[in-house]
Amino acid sequence: MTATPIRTTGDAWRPGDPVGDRRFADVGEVRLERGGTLPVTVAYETWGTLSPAADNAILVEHALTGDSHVVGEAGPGHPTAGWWPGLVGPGAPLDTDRYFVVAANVLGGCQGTTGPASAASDGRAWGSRFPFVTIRDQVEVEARLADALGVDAWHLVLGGSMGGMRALEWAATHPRRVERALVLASTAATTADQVAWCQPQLLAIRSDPDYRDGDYHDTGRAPLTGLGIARRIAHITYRHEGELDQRFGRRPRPGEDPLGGGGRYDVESYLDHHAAKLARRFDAGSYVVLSEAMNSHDVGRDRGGVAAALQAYPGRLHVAGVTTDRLYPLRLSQEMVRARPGTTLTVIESDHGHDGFLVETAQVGAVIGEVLDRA
Ligand SMILES: N[C@@H](CCO)C(=O)O
Repeated sequence: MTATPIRTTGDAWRPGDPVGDRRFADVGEVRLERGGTLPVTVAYETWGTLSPAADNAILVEHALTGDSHVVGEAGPGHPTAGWWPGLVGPGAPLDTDRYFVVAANVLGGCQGTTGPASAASDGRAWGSRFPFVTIRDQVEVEARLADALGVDAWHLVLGGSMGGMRALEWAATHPRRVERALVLASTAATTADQVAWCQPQLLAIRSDPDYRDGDYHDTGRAPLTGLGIARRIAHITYRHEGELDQRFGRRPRPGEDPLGGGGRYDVESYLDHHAAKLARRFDAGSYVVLSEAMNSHDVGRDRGGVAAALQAYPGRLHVAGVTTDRLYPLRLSQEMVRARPGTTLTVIESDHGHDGFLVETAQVGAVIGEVLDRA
């Protein structure tokens, strides 16, 4: 039997370490939606040049385990290469000859922006002391970053999944600062199904004895088993069942016998691979904080409901859903169109499920072009 590769000691990089070619902005003490305040540092990257009129800025919002590194090689501070290859650069859909493109690691993240693995004022990791944050808090932090960069209004705010939640919240919270918003594979409010899929993921992390109620960062051990199980559950929801069946079928992992021999099916090996890969690059505490922030998402909260919140936005709203997305099904994008007349929709054709917004870069590039061309 082959041991499941889910534990790793990681490498020299530690979640929260402010290293690499990113820049950092101290945006001060942020008042949080659910109470309390938090001093926040934001890690961000930029591409292109801000015009003298500051009217060409675009904000790219990453998803759950992404970061500010939208494009580019892996390196110090960037455990993975860019997550939207080819979409930012000279002549690219987000054309840096025209636009000033900004991406920041989200509040609660682990790639340089303040999160549970970051050091609090006493030098110890925040851990369990890290407060509950919402998508709105994340947007508040980004608004302060925009102020620091001299960006009064974004030409475009765009993102997929959790990034789409922030794009939508930007439009609802700061309607005059968002000329157009592009929301991919996302939702106006997190659904019961999404909260339900999240629950066993958080239980897996919290049940790992190494989690220690969130206070593990200074122990030299991390709840990598729990994080790996969470990623396995999540990754299944990120891909389409037909895709998994077509790619892996009932094939055993080469050299292994799953029919009583203790071995794995190939699809299990695939999940093990993604679990180990995430455990090498992501902090479990951030996974918990960000998952709870996603669960909190409801653009209609305290705004009279989703339709009222969306209709109050005067700018251009474009949504895109993926045909095979079973986690953020296409109907959720269609519901936003129904809730706010004038909202436009693109259907992304893909076999890859929710991850279609990451994989189908040509189609995503075309949508971006459409939204920008109609400027
Ligand atoms: N694969 C993406 C999906 C979340 O939408 C991530 O890890 O962030």
